[in-house]
Amino acid sequence: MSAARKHTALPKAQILIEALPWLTRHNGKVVVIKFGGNAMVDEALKAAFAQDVVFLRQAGLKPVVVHGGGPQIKAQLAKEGLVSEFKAGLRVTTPEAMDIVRMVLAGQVQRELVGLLNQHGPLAVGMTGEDAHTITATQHKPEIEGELVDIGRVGEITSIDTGAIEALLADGRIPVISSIARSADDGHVYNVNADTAAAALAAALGAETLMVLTDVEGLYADWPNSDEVISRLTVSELEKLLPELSSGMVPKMEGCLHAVRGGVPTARVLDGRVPHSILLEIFTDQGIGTMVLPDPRPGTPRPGTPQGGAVQ
Ligand SMILES: Nc1ncnc2c1ncn2[C@@H]1O[C@H](COP(=O)(O)OP(=O)(O)O)[C@@H](O)[C@H]1O
Ligand SMILES: CC(=O)N[C@@H](CCC(=O)OP(=O)(O)O)C(=O)O
Repeated sequence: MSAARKHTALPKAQILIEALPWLTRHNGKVVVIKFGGNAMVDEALKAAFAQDVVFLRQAGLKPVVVHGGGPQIKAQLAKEGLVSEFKAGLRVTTPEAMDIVRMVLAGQVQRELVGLLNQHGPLAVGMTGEDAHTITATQHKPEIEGELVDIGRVGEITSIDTGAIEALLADGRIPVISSIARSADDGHVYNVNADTAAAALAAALGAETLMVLTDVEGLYADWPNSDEVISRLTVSELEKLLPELSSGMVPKMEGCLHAVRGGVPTARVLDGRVPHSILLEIFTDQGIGTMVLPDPRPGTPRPGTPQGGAVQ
């Protein structure tokens, strides 16, 4: 009887052992996870996301969550009779819309994530980029057809102060950050794309990896014509591809590029619709999604694979 029980438990031991090289590699490292608004609409997925983040924390990593909330902002604006308009992939944010963006991100979406994480213990602390000068920005005016366009209270990040996040991490907490920035010059607050904020924070924190969860499998090679996912690409390959990308993928891939250029060893876009996609990515040799890596230096092996692990 006990021999049979041992036998049925063996695959579980195998799974745990497979995680060992990854656990060793990531121990004590900061991992920035961006949870996209579109991956956040399913209750079961949100609960699984919270489990994964807490698992990382209990396994010795230091997760930092940056969240979006595009669909939730859109719904609230509609309730208030305001339309959502995007230019250059960014929400045109009037002062009234900014109040709603701030209320939805910091007062609803962030609170919900903090609540889900804290079902597992006194771990998560919510904050916005305004707190302790974490994210400072100036007004961003994108260039559209050769002209700088005013899209309101949309921020371009000018500096990051990681002090508050690092203090929370040192205290064993999980920071949950809304992508709102304070202004250095005019006293306003700014709406920042959450992918952009996550990438800037990953670079400033010297993160081990940036994981951007979304509602597609990864970066499609020929979207929307084919569902072939690019599993790995280097910074140079991504630079060439960027002008061809559209809509929501632009800030994600620009963010991955910024993070890896800024010294983050890997940045990934993952399918947030797959339950426990974070665990699959971090602790198994069956990584999913798209991974951006630095250009290989001649004669050096590609990063991304711990000793003893298979190539992702
Ligand atoms: N090359 C591409 N590969 C994958 N998705 C793409 C691509 N180009 C554009 N997209 C679009 O980008 C979307 C993801 O961005 P977005 O809607 O902003 O997600 P999130 O709310 O997670 O930030 C996908 O659902 C898809 O419609
Ligand atoms: C300037 C700008 O566009 N900000 C975004 C911030 C939220 C976000 O990025 O949410 P997702 O990650 O769910 O898209 C917005 O207002 O929708």
